[in-house]
Amino acid sequence: MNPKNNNKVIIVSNRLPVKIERKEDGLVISPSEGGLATGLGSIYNAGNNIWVGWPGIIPQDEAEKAFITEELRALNLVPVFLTEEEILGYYEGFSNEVLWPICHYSPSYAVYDTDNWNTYVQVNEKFGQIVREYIDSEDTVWIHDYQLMLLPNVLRKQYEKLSIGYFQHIPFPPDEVFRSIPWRNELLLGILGADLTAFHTFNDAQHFLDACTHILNIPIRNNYLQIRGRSAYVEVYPMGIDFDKFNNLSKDAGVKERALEIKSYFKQRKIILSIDRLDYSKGIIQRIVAFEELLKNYPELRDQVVLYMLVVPSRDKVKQYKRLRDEIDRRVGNINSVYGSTDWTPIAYFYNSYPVEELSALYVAADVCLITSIRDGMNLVSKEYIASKEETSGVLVLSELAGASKELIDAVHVNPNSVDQISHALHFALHMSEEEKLNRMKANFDLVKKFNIHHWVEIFFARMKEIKIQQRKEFARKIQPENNDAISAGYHSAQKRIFFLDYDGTLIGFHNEADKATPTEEVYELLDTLKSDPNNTVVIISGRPHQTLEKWFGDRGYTLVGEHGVWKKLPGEEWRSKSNLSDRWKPSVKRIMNKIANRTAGSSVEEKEYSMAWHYRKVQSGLGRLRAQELMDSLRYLIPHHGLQLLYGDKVIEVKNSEVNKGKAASGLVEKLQPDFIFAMGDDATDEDMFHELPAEAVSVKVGSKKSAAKYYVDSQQDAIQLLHSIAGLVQKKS
Ligand SMILES: Nc1ncnc2c1ncn2[C@@H]1O[C@H](COP(=O)(O)OP(=O)(O)O[C@H]2O[C@H](CO)[C@@H](O)[C@H](O)[C@H]2O)[C@@H](O)[C@H]1O
Ligand SMILES: O=P(O)(O)OC[C@H](O)CO
Repeated sequence: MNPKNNNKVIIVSNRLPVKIERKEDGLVISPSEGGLATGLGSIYNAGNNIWVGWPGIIPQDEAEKAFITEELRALNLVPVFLTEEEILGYYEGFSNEVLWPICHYSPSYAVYDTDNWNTYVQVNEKFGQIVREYIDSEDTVWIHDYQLMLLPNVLRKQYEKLSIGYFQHIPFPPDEVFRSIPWRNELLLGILGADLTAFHTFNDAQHFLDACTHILNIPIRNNYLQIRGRSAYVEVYPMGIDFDKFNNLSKDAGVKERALEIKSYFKQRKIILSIDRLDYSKGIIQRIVAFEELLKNYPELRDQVVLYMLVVPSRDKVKQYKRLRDEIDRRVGNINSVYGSTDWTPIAYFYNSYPVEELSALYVAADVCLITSIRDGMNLVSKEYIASKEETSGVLVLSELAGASKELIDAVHVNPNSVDQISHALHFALHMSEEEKLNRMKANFDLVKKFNIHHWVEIFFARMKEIKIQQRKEFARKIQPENNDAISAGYHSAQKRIFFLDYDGTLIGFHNEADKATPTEEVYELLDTLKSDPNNTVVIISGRPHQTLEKWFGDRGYTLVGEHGVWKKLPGEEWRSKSNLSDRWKPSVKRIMNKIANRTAGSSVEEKEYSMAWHYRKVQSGLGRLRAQELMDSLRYLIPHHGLQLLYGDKVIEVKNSEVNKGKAASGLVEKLQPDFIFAMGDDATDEDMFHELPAEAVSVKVGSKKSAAKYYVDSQQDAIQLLHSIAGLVQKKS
């Protein structure tokens, strides 16, 4: 394993895909059977690829640590050792007492503790430190699950262009539930360090995007958003299982024999099977209650069915899990004592981890597989059951609140919060005709076969590659030091220069109150420096009313262009407006805008001489976008009749005469002054007219990496100011 080797894949997850157990004769390392481990096995075992994660054991001493590290190295695995304190705060505390309940829509189970949060931050950093020892900038890092939400950004801070993917195996809740976490901003920004973030279902992805826009206030565009000049994509990749493994096992002679043994042990009674980790999200209690309901409502089924309930031990140090275990014991005991007989135990309950061959035999033997999750990212058991039923019949009863229900639409769906529905569904499944069982199973079977774990891995990596190519194209437009040199050369060789500078979003950042976005001393100084060279013309070109520009810049000797070009003022002259513009359309547009403003708190209508704008910067996010859409739909029919243009800017909808725009205004000045160096910078849709119309040799710069006709871009408004500083530096050098 060569730590730094180009183009490798680094998988990172909380747990490594192996189990390490301390037995009497020493440590035993064996591969884990988990779906993820099998699916990614072909990747981390290849070439210099590696998998970084917690080995699940605390070494007794340095010698044991070294031994584990060496043993794992041979398997392409890199351990992140955690102390007892770290396990408590990061894993049991923050991951499983905050993120798990919140992401499973159970905020009442969340326990917020700042120390646990701090440990979560530290451990994510610790993972980052270890991953860094192996990273080369051409590598792809694929981070898995909620325990490592901060890691994408921990790595991004150091590696701007590294390919980073994040997959969340558990659900992502609606943004208002996620907002309950005091550190939600840090968590969202942590994930957004990834280039591709994926979830099992459309709802999860949508909730995550909503959280980014409603909590972080980052605008979203379909399935991606821009963060610090980088496009981050959010997509849906439902995870599959190792289909061949489960399908082949179900046809294995040993497994089939074991399945017959299980059947005969239960005296050919119908077997309802459930398999899950001990977890309140799996709806184990609901399932037990529903099974009792079945026995109550359909007494003829007593002695005819068995609920085979296998629960794998999990997180038993966390309070809720301990309680759940006791509750299961109590309820199972009750039912078995009330309904059971010497010959029949209604619920066969096992709290244990089984080898995959035994799971397979259970899938083959089971007449019904019952999944009652009250929330589940996907639920692999449901897919494993389907893959095991090619030769035997069975029915899958599946909670509609498990991600798998979005794909396995031919299962019998139930709402797990209704014990009636579950018990009726069980009755229905137990009496289903063979033909219906086959038809339902066949449709699900084909889907599980095609969308298997290998397919999942393939499409995820293919998408990562596409995104990198896309980002490279975007990065190529970002201003680099060598562009600065070219700008400097162009500047020095020119005799007459003109600078077109947009105001809001370019010279000044956005403010909730438009009037408060006043020019800073820094901006005045910059503009004055630029203007101090008599060969330079500084033009402030803005959508703002000319009165505002007059108030802020009237006496400073710049050229001013207001209302996108309706108004113009040359240094030392008076304001002049374009003649022959009609404003007859304004009353109708104003009426429509006022109507929307009246029912949208926080929005306002701005009337200028030849344009009208509806601002919604202070409207609750989501609602603002919805009303903007509604407003545009209402305005659309007026546009062609009056020769108007509809502009959708940053939290503003503006209507103006179409013959006026910044492009025409800028071209007019270029024609008049005949400069041999043109610089133009702006951030929104109205500046695009200017980028389009200026001559090809103009240096045009967009603020933000959105699609643009500008030659270059800078990431942010702060970077725009930095760029102006470097140009102002050229002036000082000259004088
Ligand atoms: N007693 C037992 N002995 C041995 N093996 C047992 C066992 N009980 C269960 N298993 C195995 O453990 C796995 C459990 O996977 P699940 O998807 O059902 O849930 P889990 O919550 O662990 O996974 C999280 O990740 C997966 C994958 O993304 C999501 O489907 C899920 O929603 C999310 O919570 C299955 O492969 C199953 O065979
Ligand atoms: O046992 P845990 O806590 O590592 O959880 C395993 C689950 O698959 C988490 O998604």
